[in-house]
Amino acid sequence: MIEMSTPAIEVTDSGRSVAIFGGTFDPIHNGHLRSAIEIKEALGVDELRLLPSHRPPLRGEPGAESRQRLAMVDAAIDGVSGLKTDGRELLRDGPSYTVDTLRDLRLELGSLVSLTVVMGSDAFNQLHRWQDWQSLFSLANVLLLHRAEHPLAANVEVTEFVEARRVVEASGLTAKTAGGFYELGLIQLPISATDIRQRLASGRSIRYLVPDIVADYIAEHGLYTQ
Ligand SMILES: Nc1ncnc2c1ncn2[C@@H]1O[C@H](COP(=O)(O)OP(=O)(O)OP(=O)(O)O)[C@@H](O)[C@H]1O
Ligand SMILES: O=C(O)c1ccc[n+]([C@@H]2O[C@H](COP(=O)([O-])O)[C@@H](O)[C@H]2O)c1
Repeated sequence: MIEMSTPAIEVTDSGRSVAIFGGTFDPIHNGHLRSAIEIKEALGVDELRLLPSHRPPLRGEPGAESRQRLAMVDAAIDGVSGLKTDGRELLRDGPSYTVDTLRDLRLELGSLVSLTVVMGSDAFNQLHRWQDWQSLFSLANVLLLHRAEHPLAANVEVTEFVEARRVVEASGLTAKTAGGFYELGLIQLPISATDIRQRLASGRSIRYLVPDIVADYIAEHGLYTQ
């Protein structure tokens, strides 16, 4: 039997490409949103879906309820071409494992659509702790987004695994249905949800860190005040 070091990669023939950008989005901010636009343009995907995590597996309970985080994402991208919200993780109980989400997405999209999961370097550094992480690559491509404030420090097994799947250009990812890996360097806005929650808890303004409609939602619902 022939052993293969890289998985067999199908070349997409549907022409359709979708990327998902999952997060706790507690709350969504301009760092996420600006990156979402740039990712969409760099990959040339038909749509980029922002996917709020219902029960983030590797962190504590979010400050806002899932439906509130979803509502803020919805409001933030309303009318923006090519960006969509995907609320499917709110329909599942238990930890929101990405591998389950990808299986579900494959049921919706079929096997011929190019599907890419986007993750920042903070998330990537923890990839070895994700549920069944190797299977992510048989279901989707992975796009790593460098974040200046989170230098790359991935586990050795993960590093070797992705090295064997690396493509040289962003467009190389969307040419594949799954199994590819690409690193994207973006100029990012140094904004984090943690900082936003801290500002709100100490009564400071978050204006211009989030879209006005998100700031208004947070104020109306009295979120993150303690
Ligand atoms: N400023 C930013 N620019 C680009 N990507 C970001 C930025 N902030 C977070 N991300 C990425 O967005 C995804 C979701 O992040 P998340 O919802 O945890 O936001 P966060 O701001 O990092 O939140 P927290 O401070 O609560 O950890 C992750 O892949 C993360 O790396
Ligand atoms: O599948 C997993 O085991 C897993 C573990 C940690 C994080 N994730 C996903 O990674 C995304 C970013 O998570 P977070 O906690 O950085 O907001 C979000 O979509 C999570 O559901 C997924």
